Amino acid sequence: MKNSWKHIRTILKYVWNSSPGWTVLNILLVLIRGVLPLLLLYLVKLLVDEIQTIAALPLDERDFSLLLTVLIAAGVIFLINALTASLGLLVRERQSYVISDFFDNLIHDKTTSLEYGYFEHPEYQSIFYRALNEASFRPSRIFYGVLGVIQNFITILVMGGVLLMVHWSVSVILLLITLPVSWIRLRHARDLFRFKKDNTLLEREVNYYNRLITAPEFAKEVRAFDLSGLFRRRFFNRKRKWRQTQFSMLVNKTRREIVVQLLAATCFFLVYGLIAWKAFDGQISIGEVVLYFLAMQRGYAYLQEFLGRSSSLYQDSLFLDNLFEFIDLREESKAVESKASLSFPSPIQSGIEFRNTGFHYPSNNRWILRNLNLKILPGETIALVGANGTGKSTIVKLLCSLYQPVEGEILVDDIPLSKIVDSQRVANISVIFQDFILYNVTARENIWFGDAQKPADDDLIKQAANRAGINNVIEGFEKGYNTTLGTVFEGSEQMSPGQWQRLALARSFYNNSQLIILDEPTSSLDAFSEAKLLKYIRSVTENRTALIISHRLSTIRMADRVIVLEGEQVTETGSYEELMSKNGSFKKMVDALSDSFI
Ligand SMILES: Nc1ncnc2c1ncn2[C@@H]1O[C@H](COP(=O)(O)OP(=O)(O)OP(=O)(O)O)[C@@H](O)[C@H]1O
Repeated sequence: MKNSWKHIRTILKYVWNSSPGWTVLNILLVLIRGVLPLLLLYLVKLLVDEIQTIAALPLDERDFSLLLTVLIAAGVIFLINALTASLGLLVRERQSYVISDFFDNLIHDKTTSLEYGYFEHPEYQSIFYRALNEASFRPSRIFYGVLGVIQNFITILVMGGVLLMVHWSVSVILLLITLPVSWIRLRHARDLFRFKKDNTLLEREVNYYNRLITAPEFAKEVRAFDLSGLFRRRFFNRKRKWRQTQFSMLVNKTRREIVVQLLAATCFFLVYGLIAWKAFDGQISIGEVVLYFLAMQRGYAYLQEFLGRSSSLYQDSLFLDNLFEFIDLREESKAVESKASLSFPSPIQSGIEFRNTGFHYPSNNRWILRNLNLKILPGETIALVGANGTGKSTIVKLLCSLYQPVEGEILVDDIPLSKIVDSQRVANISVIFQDFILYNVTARENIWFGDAQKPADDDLIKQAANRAGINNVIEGFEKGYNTTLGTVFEGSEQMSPGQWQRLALARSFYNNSQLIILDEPTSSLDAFSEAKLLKYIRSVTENRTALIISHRLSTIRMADRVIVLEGEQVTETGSYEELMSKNGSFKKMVDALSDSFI
């Protein structure tokens, strides 16, 4: 509850600070719309009383001027009601943009500043999932929920005043019969929140199978293996389980509400009886009977609406907890970055070194690297080899500071990598990951993203594309470098995996970084393209330090030095020829496997 208020206050404060004018207008509309129902009821009472008075007079003595005034006033109020409703919608839409922008920014800020490790952790993926699910609509709903509750509250207050005139107990009864309903709804809101929080994994599974069935990136394989039936069954089984619990919660809530509504109907019956008795007794006019009846009926309806809105507001604020849970995630990188104040050595003098480095992923304590010692000299081209799962890509992640070593250090010219400011590190280390991104933007932008901090340089873009052997493909498209690539947008050109890989390489060549890291850069290339590309890679890495991870012998042969990774450590290092003459594990790997892959 305490958190709920905190979240509601945060939103209201932001809305007020960002658009005070629109907020004042919104509040004004709420106040007007809050009292309008009472004015309308009062006019109905006047109307009935006046018609009754006129009807009792002889025809020639009848004066319709008051009746006309009341009718005009009713028309004006009706008009104000309609106009304020339309204007309210407009103002709401305008303010919802402000709220949505605020939370989009908050989420984008957080997502981009979080440690990369969070993205590979299932528990945090559930937090992301919950937060992103709520962010799109809850904050705006909270703001309008608050306004709605205020509007209802004003109406109820004035209606309550009218009902006090019948008897003081009427307002109290009305309030008492609505309290159990509100308790039932608040309880349901809390239970639903708990259920959803405890079952995020199940909900994510439902969505995962839905994506496997519907998302384009899975369509090929799902058809090839005919998996759609299996995935649909899994989707529906989980969805059914999910729905059953939610539905049984709803059934319980409805059962309780029915009991309470029966109680409310009995009270209504008694109050209507009291009003009728007062009319027969001559204590109130027919107009007042109409007024009280309507006030009773509308008052109860507004009270229900008020409680419904209050419980929705409570529910929204509970769910907003998910968003704030995400926003409050600790930002390790910020802490590291705040200590990072050094520049990247330029040019690198003594090299990049892993010194007694140890690392395991945060999700478990299984060491991937332990007491790792390796040094990459400036200008060297290193081939990092090892069996699957020995930690080669993990070394790349550490070099990109996506993770920090658990033990030991990574040094650039004896400066710890963690002490080098982010922007300097990014400018000096360019990397193409094994699972690089296929950006569905133009070919030009695809390459420019390699150094997007500077304006795009078309000559350099073309040069990088040439070196990666993709220039001819791009120029073959009708719109050349302005061709949108991929399959997402209309008018795009799709390329083969090997062509995408060369484009990704062009991206890494575009950046004039000192260290270039290529994680399996030729895995999708045919032998002919690979041979050609290796020449280009050689020329690109000539004056740079390069770390290339590969299972292909042709790529490994090109390196100045080969480093073999095995059992958490470096076991062999030397030129290709040196290692082959050593008869160690590298030679065994080469001999045991085919003539082109290790
Ligand atoms: N996010 C992660 N969380 C936990 N363990 C991970 C994570 N990523 C990788 N691993 C584990 O770390 C080990 C090393 O993985 P890595 O991807 O570095 O291997 P690799 O040598 O690059 O393999 P390959 O040759 O197949 O690309 C593997 O056993 C893998 O299971």
